[in-house]
Amino acid sequence: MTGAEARRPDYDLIVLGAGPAGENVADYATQHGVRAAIVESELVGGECSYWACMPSKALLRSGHAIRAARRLAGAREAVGGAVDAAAVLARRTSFTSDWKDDGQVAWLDSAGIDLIRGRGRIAGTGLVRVDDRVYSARAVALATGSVPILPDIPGLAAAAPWGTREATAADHVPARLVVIGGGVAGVELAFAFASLGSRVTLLARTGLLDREEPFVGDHLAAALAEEGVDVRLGVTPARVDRDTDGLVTVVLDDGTRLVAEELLSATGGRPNTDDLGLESVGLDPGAGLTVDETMLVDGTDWLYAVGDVNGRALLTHQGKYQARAAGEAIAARLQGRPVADELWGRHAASADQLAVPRVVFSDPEVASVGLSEARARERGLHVRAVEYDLGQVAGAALHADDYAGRAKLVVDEDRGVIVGATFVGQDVAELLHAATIAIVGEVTIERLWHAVPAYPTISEIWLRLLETYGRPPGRRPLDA
Ligand SMILES: Cc1cc2nc3c(=O)[nH]c(=O)nc-3n(C[C@H](O)[C@H](O)[C@H](O)COP(=O)(O)OP(=O)(O)OC[C@H]3O[C@@H](n4cnc5c(N)ncnc54)[C@H](O)[C@@H]3O)c2cc1C
Ligand SMILES: NC(=O)c1ccc[n+]([C@@H]2O[C@H](COP(=O)([O-])OP(=O)(O)OC[C@H]3O[C@@H](n4cnc5c(N)ncnc54)[C@H](O)[C@@H]3O)[C@@H](O)[C@H]2O)c1
Repeated sequence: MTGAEARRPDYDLIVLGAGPAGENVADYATQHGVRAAIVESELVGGECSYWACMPSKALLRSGHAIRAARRLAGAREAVGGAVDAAAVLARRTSFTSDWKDDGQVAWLDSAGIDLIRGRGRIAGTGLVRVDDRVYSARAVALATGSVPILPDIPGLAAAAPWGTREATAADHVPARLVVIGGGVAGVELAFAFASLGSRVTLLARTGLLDREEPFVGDHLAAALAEEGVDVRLGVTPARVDRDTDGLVTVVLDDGTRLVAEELLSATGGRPNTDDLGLESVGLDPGAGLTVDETMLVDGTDWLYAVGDVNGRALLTHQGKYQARAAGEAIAARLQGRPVADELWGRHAASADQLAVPRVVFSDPEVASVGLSEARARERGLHVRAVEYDLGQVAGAALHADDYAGRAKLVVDEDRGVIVGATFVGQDVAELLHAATIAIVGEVTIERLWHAVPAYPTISEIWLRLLETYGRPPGRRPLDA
């Protein structure tokens, strides 16, 4: 063996974490001939497949279908009784493959990616320790996700609350459930458990989803109340206790006492940089990881951070998008090819800054992309916003009796393009991609008037919003 061969690293790329982000970094690099291994300490597929996106959506879907039928004269008469909770839990379990990862392991194998089971830790530049073995690689990508934040409420930790894992993997429906957190997870799981038969109380210290347009929280609070959820805004738990019978008591800051069989803490997550050995390469684990547009960690030329762990956008689709950019950038750098990391370049995750699509699978759904009006103004953009009542659109009125919803566009007046869009209403999630394309493509308002929505679809909201905005003067036909 020559000296050069002896020094050949074990892999070109080692990825820590086989969630959606990690799988995609490895896949996109491997497609370019990179030799990759992925280290996973739990299940290949990550949080999304087993304890987040998939099971939570499965818990929600049956209740949505029943409510959709109940909104239609002629259909509502055919729908009697409540959701069959046991059947919903069983359907949820099938979507998690019963918390087994054989299918995803087979996919890794078919993609030519080696799987190393165990907990990975950086052990120096290009080195990863798993148990007592150290592997070497030319590049390493951290894709270790995020971990829930448990608020510092007296008695909470000792009361063993559910986190989102326990809620999405529940094997029973508690008679009463208190949810702490008015964010996406709190709202979705409050809907899910209410439609499964729990008496749910939702506690939010401010409003619901308060980083979105203000009308979003109003619509959700009304719909949750209609579903029987006791929504309490502007409250904070002061103390939590679980008694010997297993009942949980939550005392609010105004002195109110709530008693329930279970308590769910859904108060956000933080990047999972715990015990990753970052200090071994001079990085401060407490400082978080800052990355460039190719997900390369600042101050390094070999370490990448992709998905929730970099804190840019804690969503599966955005982590996978970053992973496509990073996987191809890693391959290009290792193979000495140019890297296109300019705005909207092949190897840059530019949409993270400008067009992150977000869907809350509540009922009504909330679908938004880009900037809210408030965020756009904070960024110093000169914007004008228009809103419209979705219930006034013919397609929506046909879709559900008494359809309730609202939509909003935020327009950058200097460039004449949309920078944000929000839709609230039944089945609006599928409207969102049109808005994402308009923002990413920087389609001008003038040109959007030529994108004709079919009649009578809910997409006619686009025409109504454009009419509310007003048609720009444009060019006279003979100038064309
Ligand atoms: C209740 C809930 C519902 C959600 N619903 C949606 C949704 O509908 N749509 C959406 O887009 N997003 C949703 N999300 C967010 C989504 O789950 C995350 O954004 C996504 O899972 C992040 O992917 P990731 O690959 O970065 O991390 P993860 O999916 O968390 O994967 C990280 C992997 O790394 C492994 N790991 C960690 N440390 C190590 C280590 N040291 N060595 C080896 N392996 C390690 C973990 O075991 C895990 O498998 C939801 C989140 C929650 C909590
Ligand atoms: N459909 C989806 O895409 C989806 C669904 C669920 C979760 N997620 C993602 O999973 C992650 C976790 O979701 P989440 O809803 O937990 O996070 P979040 O950040 O959206 O919401 C956290 C909520 O908890 C509240 N909170 C925080 N600390 C609190 C405290 N001490 N007391 C009371 N309230 C407190 C916040 O005010 C906020 O309303 C997010 O990144 C989210 O984007 C996505």
